[in-house]
Amino acid sequence: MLLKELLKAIQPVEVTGDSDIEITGVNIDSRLVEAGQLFMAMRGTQADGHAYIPAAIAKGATAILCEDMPEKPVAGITYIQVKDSEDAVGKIATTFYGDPTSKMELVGVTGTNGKTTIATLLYNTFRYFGYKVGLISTVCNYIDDEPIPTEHTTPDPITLNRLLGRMADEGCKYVFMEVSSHSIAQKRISGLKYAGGIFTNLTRDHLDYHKTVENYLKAKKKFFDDLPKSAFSLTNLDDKNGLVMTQNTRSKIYTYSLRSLCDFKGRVLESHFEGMLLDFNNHELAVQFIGKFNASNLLAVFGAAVLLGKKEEEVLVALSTLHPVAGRFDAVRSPQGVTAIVDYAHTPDALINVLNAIHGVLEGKGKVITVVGAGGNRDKGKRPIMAKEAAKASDRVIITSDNPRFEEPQDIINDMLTGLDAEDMKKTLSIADRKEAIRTACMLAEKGDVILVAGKGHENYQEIKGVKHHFDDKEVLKEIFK
Ligand SMILES: CC(=O)N[C@H]1[C@@H](OP(=O)(O)OP(=O)(O)OC[C@H]2O[C@@H](n3ccc(=O)[nH]c3=O)[C@H](O)[C@@H]2O)O[C@H](CO)[C@@H](O)[C@@H]1O[C@H](C)C(=O)N[C@@H](C)C(=O)N[C@H](CCC(=O)O)C(=O)O
Ligand SMILES: Nc1ncnc2c1ncn2[C@@H]1O[C@H](COP(=O)(O)OP(=O)(O)OP(=O)(O)O)[C@@H](O)[C@H]1O
Ligand SMILES: N[C@H](CCC[C@H](N)C(=O)O)C(=O)O
Ligand SMILES: [Mg+2]
Repeated sequence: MLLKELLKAIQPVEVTGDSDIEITGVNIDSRLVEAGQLFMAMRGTQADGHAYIPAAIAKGATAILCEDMPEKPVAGITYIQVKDSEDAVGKIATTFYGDPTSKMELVGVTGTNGKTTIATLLYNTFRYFGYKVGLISTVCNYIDDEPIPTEHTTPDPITLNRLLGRMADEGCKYVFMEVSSHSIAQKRISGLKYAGGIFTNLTRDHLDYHKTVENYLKAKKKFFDDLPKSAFSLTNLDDKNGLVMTQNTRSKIYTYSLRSLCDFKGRVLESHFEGMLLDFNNHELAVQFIGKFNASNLLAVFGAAVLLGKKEEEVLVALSTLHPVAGRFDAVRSPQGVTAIVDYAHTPDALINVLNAIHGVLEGKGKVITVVGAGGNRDKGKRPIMAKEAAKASDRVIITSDNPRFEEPQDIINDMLTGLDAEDMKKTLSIADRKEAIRTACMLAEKGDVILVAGKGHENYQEIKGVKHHFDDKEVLKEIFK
């Protein structure tokens, strides 16, 4: 693509050099640059991309986009100065990959919990209807039925637009994506055209990055502020920030709730370990999901599918065929009648919800044993709260490790233990080795009891000092139960 065509996507402050040149690729990482590419310098949390401009040129970049022009420009290189690299990168990348989101219906899901669940269930629903569909999520990305492994919830803007480009080329009519707060704050989604946005809920998470809940809220809200008039916003009235999110949006606002009058109204009629009986807009349906929070997730899926033009009745049929998402309330049963639940609950709120869902079904007929840790090099403030919530709603608690990363596992456990009082401590053990922790929980459990193994869900690794060692909660449980 000609550089001058690419530049139509942005308003540069200044361009020096020839813009009538062919650009063979776009990149934000100098290490990945190839001959004939445009390198875009971004300021990050660890480094300043401007420092890598010489490295990018050495690797063959012929054009450079930057906020600060270099003091000694290299002859034959075209320099594009912009006010905001983050904003420009997304717009340039999406133009380079053929403006894919103008050829599809793209729906973004944001909020602290429930994004993967809702995006994945929407993907499954629209595949059930027979469409080619794309999915961008924490667990795995999909171009229809082709899995593409991922490291992020929302990929960097180059990877993201390349992926969307492939989805458009392969005829995906609908694409459902998780929009993380990091990706909004870092403008990884700049330039994308959304048909709709969904808000789930907002509770504490990622304060290591956003610093305050207010900044975290602002990041989420910006997604809705930036939606176009043609899009819909579907927001959760049961969350106290549901209407805050849509305060300044130009999009058309719709609401869903399990409590109040709204556009998409749901109720839980019955719940068992096999599933729930629900009422959505005065239609009854049986689903294979457990927990009020999943009723809320399904309601968001129902609302979004209807807003995308599907009839209520056909959406309900599709919802009744759906299965839980990997690592989200994922049950393994022992021959002795113990139920173990693997769940990705890694925030205080998610932990409360999962434990409530378990008690809702157990009805006091068995004990609850919780195995939980907290991630290293992530929000430290949530550690004592998670331990306390686990202790409040469990008969026994085993505090363990969950991706210690570059921290000492015992330090993280000690942070968690500060949330517990003497009474809580009586029912709590700390075992840093996660496998031993799970084994101990299994030894303590008797027929009818439930073991919750929280925090890692689908993850198949334990990340220690930069290395991911194979570890899979479900696999460990199956081995012990064998
Ligand atoms: C804190 C954070 O979000 N960091 C992300 C951010 O990196 P950064 O801004 O810190 O980048 P940096 O290392 O300072 O480098 C600045 C620039 O110099 C460039 N560079 C750097 C070195 C070099 O040799 N050459 C070079 O050109 C880099 O490519 C970059 O453009 O931008 C990068 C590109 O988009 C991301 O890969 C990186 O994700 C890191 C690895 C990360 O761990 N992110 C997590 C926290 C994250 O994003 N999580 C969310 C939510 C998770 C959830 O709860 O679901 C997600 O969406 O996944
Ligand atoms: N609507 C909800 N409200 C509260 N908790 C939820 C909700 N949906 C799911 N959860 C809990 O949160 C955990 C993570 O769910 P999910 O993976 O769908 O969220 P996410 O928003 O994608 O998380 P991440 O930020 O890590 O990508 C689940 O395992 C469950 O315990
Ligand atoms: N994707 C999120 C959640 C990770 C969940 C938990 N297993 C952890 O490692 O903290 C993150 O990287 O913050
Ligand atoms: Mg997710």
